[in-house]
Amino acid sequence: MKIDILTLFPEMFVSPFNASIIKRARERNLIEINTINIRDYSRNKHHTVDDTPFGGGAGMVMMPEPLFECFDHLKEMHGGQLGRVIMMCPQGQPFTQEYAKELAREEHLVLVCGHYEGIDERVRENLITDEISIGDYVLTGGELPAMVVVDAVSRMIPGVLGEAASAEEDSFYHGLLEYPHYTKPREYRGLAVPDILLSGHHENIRRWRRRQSLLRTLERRPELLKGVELSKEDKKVLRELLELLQG
Ligand SMILES: NC(=O)c1ccc(NC2CCCC2)nc1
Repeated sequence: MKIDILTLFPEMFVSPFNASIIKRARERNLIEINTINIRDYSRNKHHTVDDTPFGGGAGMVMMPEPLFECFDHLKEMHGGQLGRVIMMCPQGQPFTQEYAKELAREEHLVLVCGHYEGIDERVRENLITDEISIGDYVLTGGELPAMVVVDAVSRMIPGVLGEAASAEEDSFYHGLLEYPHYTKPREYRGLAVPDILLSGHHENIRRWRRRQSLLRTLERRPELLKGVELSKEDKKVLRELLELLQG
């Protein structure tokens, strides 16, 4: 997959994409990430990219010209046709694991990072195919949300995570919250690891983990349960847990 990120602050993306899973995926050519400085496409002599809002009001708005010019150049480089062009903004569709899985099936993504008070509406109306929000809060720019989207989407690309299982087990991959994790030592400051995990009995461990996921989801995010495919065993466990919780 190729990801082009349009931003006024390309330097923000250097370290997040040069570490851990994303770094390894780039080295293995599973993903290619390019940052493009929107300012390079400003045609006026001062290279301005923002101006005061028509109709008054505080702050500055990003001008349409640099983004349209940049978009034309990207289209040229991709044989005249671009795929998904995603703008990060609080008004966008909530970003979810399902959305990440869908985007991971694309060959090419363009992420547009706004700054200041926002981007001229003519950009949204004419260049953007998807608007995505990573949560109901306002950030200084679209850069941090873009990093979140790149991370979550990259993990869904075959081969990036190595053992396919870890993508499978990602909590939101099955719609449930993840079970608790433990590692060495078996006891630390008097705090022990649940015996079941030391038993080597894989079926019992699977059951325990599923029960823990169901319990956590029931306690913390019960609304997620309606989107999950529940087995007969799951429903039995949930009935028991409900009795326990309702006491
Ligand atoms: N919740 C979010 O995903 C989000 C995205 C962008 C943003 N700020 C940007 C939007 C245009 C100018 C600043 N704030 C929040």
